Amino acid sequence: MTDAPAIETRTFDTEVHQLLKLMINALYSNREIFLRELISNASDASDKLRFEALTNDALKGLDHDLAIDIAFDAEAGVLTLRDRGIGMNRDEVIENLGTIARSGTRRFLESLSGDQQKDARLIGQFGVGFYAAFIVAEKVTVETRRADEPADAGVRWTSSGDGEYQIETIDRPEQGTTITLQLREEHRDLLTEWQLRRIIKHYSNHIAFPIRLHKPAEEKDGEEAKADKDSAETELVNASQALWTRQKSELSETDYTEFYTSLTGDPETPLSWAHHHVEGSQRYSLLLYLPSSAPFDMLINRDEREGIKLYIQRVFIMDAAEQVVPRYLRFMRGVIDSADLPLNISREMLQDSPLLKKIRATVVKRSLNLIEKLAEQGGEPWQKFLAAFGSVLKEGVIEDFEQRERIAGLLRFPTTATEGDQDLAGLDDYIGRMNEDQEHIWYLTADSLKVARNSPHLEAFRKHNVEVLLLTDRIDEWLVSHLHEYKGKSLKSAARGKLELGEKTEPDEEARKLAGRIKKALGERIGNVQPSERLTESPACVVADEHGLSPVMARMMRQAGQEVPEVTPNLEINPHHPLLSLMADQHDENRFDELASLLLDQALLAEGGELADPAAYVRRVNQLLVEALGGSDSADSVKAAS
Ligand SMILES: Nc1ncnc2c1ncn2[C@@H]1O[C@H](COP(=O)(O)OP(=O)(O)OP(=O)(O)O)[C@@H](O)[C@H]1O
Repeated sequence: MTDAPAIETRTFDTEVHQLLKLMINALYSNREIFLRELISNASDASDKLRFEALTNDALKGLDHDLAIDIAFDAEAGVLTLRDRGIGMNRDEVIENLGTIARSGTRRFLESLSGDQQKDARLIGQFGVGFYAAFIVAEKVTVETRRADEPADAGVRWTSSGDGEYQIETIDRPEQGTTITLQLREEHRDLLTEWQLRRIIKHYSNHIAFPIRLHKPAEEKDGEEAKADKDSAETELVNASQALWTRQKSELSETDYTEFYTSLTGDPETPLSWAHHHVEGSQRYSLLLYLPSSAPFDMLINRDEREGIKLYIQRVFIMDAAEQVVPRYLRFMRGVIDSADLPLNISREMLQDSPLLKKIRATVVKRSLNLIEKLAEQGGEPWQKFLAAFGSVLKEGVIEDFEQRERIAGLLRFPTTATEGDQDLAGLDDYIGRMNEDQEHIWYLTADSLKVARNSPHLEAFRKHNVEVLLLTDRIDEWLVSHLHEYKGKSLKSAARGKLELGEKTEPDEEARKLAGRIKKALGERIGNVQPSERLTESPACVVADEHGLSPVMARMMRQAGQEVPEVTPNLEINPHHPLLSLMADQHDENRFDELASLLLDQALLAEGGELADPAAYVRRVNQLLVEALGGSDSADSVKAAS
């Protein structure tokens, strides 16, 4: 026991203060979630006791008959929740109920926008934990004792949520935690059996410990109540059995969706799920869910995976998402319950466990099965999946060599044969539409779909009726640098190297000479200049080397703050374009140089690139405009004005 003063007053961390204020405002209309949060904490505390009892002799025997008891007194406006879980000692109370202990909560606070409606949705999805009690309560009292400490090491914590709390040491014979809420007047309507039963069933039906609602003696009928005021009855409200251990045939769709919500806090229905009991040399149960929208932090927290809970013989051990799902499946949620892993397994041991490796392989297989099934069914759920997780799944092509082709088959892209950005095609669709003599799967990367669709690189493809995938996701450049082949067809960029479409025509001498002049005019700014086989309408386009860094990739790397060597693109010209014909007749070399610069700048702009000297480009265009509009001593006047 510590020598603490009888009652000590302490202040909350400023962040707690901020969270409390925000939450009470934002969640006013969603007040019922406070009970879900408190029940979830009680359940976690009971899980922890079971887990610690495996190795701590002082706790043996205390891990039986764990239950969560809820009682209320409508007249006094009081609601109590009691668990027989692990409890907290004084330091833990200060740490857990006076600061923001979880880094996730801090990050969450930082991500709030200030827009009350949006924030309320986020807060609801995130789960605000213990502090949710203050949505409905004007005063909260927590009495707790850590299960392995003596009866006189109990702690009482009291606060009105207004910036400070009181803490004192008390005697508490029973282990675990009792939370007493003094409800604000306007929330006392929650204090009826009917309301509480409804809320518990709605949010916490699948908590694996019994939740007992104590009926106040006064609510019984007339005489009987008077005679027996003290003996309150209790009612078991929830299903209270670990859902994943039950047989599929016993479970309804509602059971699965409700369990998903109690597991994740996500109020939306999951897209689909898979439930298996694996028998044989190793036995385990597996329940996997595919959510319908991305949790707010999924894309930021690439490396902190959570959401697959590992149980061993129904004892919660840890969140094992990092061990059982690869990064590209980090949106999967669920539970694994193994009958064969040792109960005292540590995180490190788990990492190397061959048993867990097998489970991981099954999780990957089953998750991809779920996604494939969704793809086959198509429609809105599949569209939702693609919108939420399509980009994340692409990481799989890069990271998981074994499943590369399978994952690639699930990806969808806009193409030149589809319209808008919702109409997407898979690689199998593409192959099904390939021309008879077509060898490659063609793609074009660009910063946006609009730039891609208008790219001069597509002109020849249109002419020869060859479909091109339009890749505009940030990750697509990496994707194609790993996916060289799909089902025996190689992937090839429409904007790189030589193009072999249709019959090859040798460029004439004139065209070669013109290309040579342009190269001379542009000097170091450009690699090769060649007559093009790609262009039918545009005068010129830039082309990357077959194996060099593409301009899109170079731009992305630069935006990410990486050092990127200067990429000098090649230029292809369309000798049949009137501009090029006129240039060929231009004998004033200065003027020719200016036109060559314009040609290059236009080609760069057309593929979404940036100009090294935009002001020079504008000056040249203005000069031409003045001439075209019949201005007199054009060149000089424009030069003077700019
Ligand atoms: N009934 C309880 N018994 C024991 N410890 C508790 C109890 N309630 C809360 N705690 C402790 O307080 C901490 C903070 O609780 P809070 O609900 O704010 O966040 P959390 O439970 O960690 O996160 P989440 O709500 O997302 O599960 C918990 O991690 C736990 O250590």
